[in-house]
Amino acid sequence: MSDLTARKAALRAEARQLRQAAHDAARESDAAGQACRLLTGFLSGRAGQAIAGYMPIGTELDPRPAMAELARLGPVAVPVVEAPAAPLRFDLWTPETEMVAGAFGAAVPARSEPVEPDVLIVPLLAFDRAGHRLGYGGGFYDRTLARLREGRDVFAVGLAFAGQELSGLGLEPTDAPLDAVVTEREVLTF
Ligand SMILES: Nc1nc2c(c(=O)[nH]1)N(C=O)[C@@H](CNc1ccc(C(=O)N[C@@H](CCC(=O)O)C(=O)O)cc1)CN2
Ligand SMILES: Nc1ncnc2c1ncn2[C@@H]1O[C@H](COP(=O)(O)OP(=O)(O)OP(=O)(O)O)[C@@H](O)[C@H]1O
Repeated sequence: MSDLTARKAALRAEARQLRQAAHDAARESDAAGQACRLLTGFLSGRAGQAIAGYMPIGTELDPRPAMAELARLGPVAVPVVEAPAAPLRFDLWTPETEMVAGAFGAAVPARSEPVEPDVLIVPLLAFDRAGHRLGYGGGFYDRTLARLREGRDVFAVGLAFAGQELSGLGLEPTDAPLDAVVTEREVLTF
């Protein structure tokens, strides 16, 4: 195992614990609801642009309240894994969309209506104050942002509990930078 792989594995283990603790604490505080309200306000200026959210897995912050609000203003989509090491596809989602279990633990729409997103709400294990993120290690969002940004400006906003902050995550040149991070406490822009 290279030093970098070992360092990322250690950071992921630490980040999972931080997210679990933040998620458990948030049951009492409505931190997820507050983060969603900040996110909705932050993105409402982009009404009409196509926005990709995500279906939460495990202890990820649940973005669906924000997605439901934003879906009243314009198209909202969710990610679908087409193949390992390939960019994600995004399929149209509304609160009424029929969902089925997807390959990686997240629900996906039963029927695919592909959407090219202008804005990505990105799940993460950890973020830092420079806009770097740590994911599960599949490189899906890195590849997806790299592909989408070849053609045009695509805005990536990480959504996380404030407790998911770590320092020094910018470790690899392929790590696609975030444009903003929204937590229950603040909106960071980079
Ligand atoms: N909600 C959500 N949807 C997503 C992603 C994500 O990170 N979160 N993805 C981003 O790439 C893609 C799916 N890729 C994934 C890659 C790895 C694991 C994974 O390692 N899962 C853990 C369990 C997670 C938990 O319960 O906390 C595992 O299987 O051990 C999950 C999704 C597309 N959809
Ligand atoms: N644009 C890219 N082209 C080719 N390989 C890439 C690209 N982006 C990332 N990778 C590779 O994918 C692997 C996993 O990347 P990384 O550890 O950054 O995933 P992650 O950002 O934590 O996970 P995810 O984006 O799925 O949530 C690494 O080996 C990385 O080199």
